[in-house]
Amino acid sequence: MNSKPLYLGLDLSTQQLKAVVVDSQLRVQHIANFDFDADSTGFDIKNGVIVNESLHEVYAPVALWLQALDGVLGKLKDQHLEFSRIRAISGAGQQHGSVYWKHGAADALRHLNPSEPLEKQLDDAFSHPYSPNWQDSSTQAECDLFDKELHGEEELTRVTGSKAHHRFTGPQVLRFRSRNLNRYEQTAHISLVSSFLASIFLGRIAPIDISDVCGMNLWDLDAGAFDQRLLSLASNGNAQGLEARLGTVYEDGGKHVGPVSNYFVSRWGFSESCSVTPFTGDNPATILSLPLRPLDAIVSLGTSTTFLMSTPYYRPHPAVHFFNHPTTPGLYMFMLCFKNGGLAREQIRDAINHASNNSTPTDNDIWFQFNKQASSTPPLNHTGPNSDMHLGLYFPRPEIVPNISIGTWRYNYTPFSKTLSQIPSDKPENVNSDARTIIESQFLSIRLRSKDIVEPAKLADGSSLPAQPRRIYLVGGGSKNPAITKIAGEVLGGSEGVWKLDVGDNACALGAAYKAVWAAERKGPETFEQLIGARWDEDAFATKVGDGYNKAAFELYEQGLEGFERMEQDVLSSIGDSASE
Ligand SMILES: Nc1ncnc2c1ncn2[C@@H]1O[C@H](COP(=O)(O)OP(=O)(O)O)[C@@H](O)[C@H]1O
Ligand SMILES: O=C(CO)[C@@H](O)[C@H](O)COP(=O)(O)O
Repeated sequence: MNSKPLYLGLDLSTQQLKAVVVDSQLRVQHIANFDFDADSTGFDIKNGVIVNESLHEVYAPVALWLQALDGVLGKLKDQHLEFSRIRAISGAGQQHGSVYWKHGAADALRHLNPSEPLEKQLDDAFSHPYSPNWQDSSTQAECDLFDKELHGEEELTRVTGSKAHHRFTGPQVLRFRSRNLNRYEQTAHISLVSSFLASIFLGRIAPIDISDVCGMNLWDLDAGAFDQRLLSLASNGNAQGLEARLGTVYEDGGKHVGPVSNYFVSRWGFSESCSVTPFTGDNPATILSLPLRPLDAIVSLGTSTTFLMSTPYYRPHPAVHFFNHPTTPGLYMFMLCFKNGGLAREQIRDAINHASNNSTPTDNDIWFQFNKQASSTPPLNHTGPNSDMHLGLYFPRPEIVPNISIGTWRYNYTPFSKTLSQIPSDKPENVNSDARTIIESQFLSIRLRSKDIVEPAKLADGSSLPAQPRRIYLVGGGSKNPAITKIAGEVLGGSEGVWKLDVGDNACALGAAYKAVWAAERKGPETFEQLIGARWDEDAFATKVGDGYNKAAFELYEQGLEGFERMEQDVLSSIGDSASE
């Protein structure tokens, strides 16, 4: 029997639980996933969540994730994974969601019966059966209080790395406590989704991770501690009580938190010495899926769209997020997050399929019409120097930045006269060109909001290119789509091209697995970047899928960007700032 070590990485995201197993040389050995909608039984969910439109609530059943963990481990077993070879585990969770453990839950975790699945046994472990989801937008009143507590969003952003956001855990805890005081009082521990999953493996409550803790609006990044004023606000004056529920946060992202619990040893055959290392947020884990250099960027095209960079500079601004880097003190993760990513593109895809009488396509060709339209429409639907540019905003969910509520807006922008005019939204001929416009819209928003963090690219001959990322790595479900990949490079540039990881949409789970490798095999102060950089095999793990920077396209989109910014302002001033992000 092979005794070489393996490392398990998990990704508990919005729509799936994914698992990736790698060896010490970072080569993928196993991949499995549990799709919440397709594979679960007994939950009234769509796209992994439950939506209460009238209250702007979005939440997920915690028991669903327990069922998913049994399911995904079962799938790995079916692939004949030798669990006993797994030396360390790490994982990632969709960010900001919180899990409320009852008094006595720690006992239940310790005494799990290995002959039974998790879901049934932990039925009574939670004071609240649901976890608020990152798509929730029910906490505007609480966000206002957070901003007020630190005398405005600038100071809250400086301290916590982000202004108050509906989905952030602090405002969510405040709302939970205000509406469910009894349940809050019954709560002994509050986990993030990441530390919840780690707790299951550990058989006791796991600490919250040093990077994921920054998605709460409660953590002071400079001080490396919870901000007592914000804890007090979220708990109605009992900061100490809330801090006890949240637990200690450790700086070392590679810490050995403890061995895997007996349950996993007996039920699945894990080794007793298998180490559980801190589980982080899905975006922090994604930046660990390769040795990311400063000025390289990752665009994650999952349910959300996120733009991620690793940077030594802490430059907080209310339109962006800064988190502690998950492994490397002194580095930060810069993030933009858009709620309207994959599901918004799917709505356009479905409308195009419907219009082309291809309303029940098979899985293989479900994106065919969308891609055909996106690829055959010229950039910005701009057919000549005097013609209009076509722009749009597609928000089936309230957006984060810009802070605009649900709606679809289409505009024409005439670059030479700089005039903007709204197109009536129900024009039927819009439907096909929407494919290109929605992709461009999502990338233009990223380009607009990341312009202060990218720098001009220096070329070997001493000349330089306009400010843009060096390499752009595309990950997440949408990265499989060639039309999206091509337009990403045209809009965003990328002086060293557009790249895709060969692990496809499993980059986040892969990053978690790499974190486990680093945690278990690092020598002394060896950083994640040093260890993974030395083992990373670019030819085997990544493929260049586009040239990136193209002068003509980049300049055309620069013009389009002016119109795009004005369109956002026009929509904002016509509907007012959304009270429900
Ligand atoms: N071929 C494709 N083209 C475009 N989008 C795709 C394709 N395949 C999957 N997706 C998108 O990927 C999304 C899921 O991505 P994933 O990274 O797995 O999300 P999450 O981690 O949020 O669960 C789906 O919402 C779907 O729209
Ligand atoms: O809210 C955020 C980040 O702030 C989202 O990115 C969630 O972390 C969910 O991610 P995906 O399921 O789309 O990967």
